[in-house]
Amino acid sequence: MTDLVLIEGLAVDAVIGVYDWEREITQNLLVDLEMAWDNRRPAASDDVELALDYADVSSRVSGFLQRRQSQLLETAAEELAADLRQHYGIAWLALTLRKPGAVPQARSVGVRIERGQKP
Ligand SMILES: Nc1nc2c(c(=O)[nH]1)N=C([C@H](O)[C@@H](O)CO)CN2
Repeated sequence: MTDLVLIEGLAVDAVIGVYDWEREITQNLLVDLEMAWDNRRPAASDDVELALDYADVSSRVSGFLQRRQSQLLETAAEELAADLRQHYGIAWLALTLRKPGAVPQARSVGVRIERGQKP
């Protein structure tokens, strides 16, 4: 059994893109995260210190993407996944990064990666 902590549709405005005009503006990114975490310990203690705090993770994700200003979604996703796993000690995560405005004919475009081993 793998417990998860979830973040869905976290909106972040950031500089991202490969074209010159994209370096001059911010664009909306949407982040979904599934993070493996043993939720039994925080459940038993009712202590947020033992939980993977989704508010804290959300804040770190926003700051990371706003600072990084990568060209590709792939680069942002890979580096963000590594940062979160290292900082919080997350054994496995799935990260979806969407750029809804990038292709007007599509509802959204993006990338999804999984990193680590499910415990
Ligand atoms: N697989 C990807 N394809 C494209 C990306 C990307 O990050 N990953 N980015 C672009 C441009 O920045 C695009 O979003 C501009 O509309 C094109 N293809």
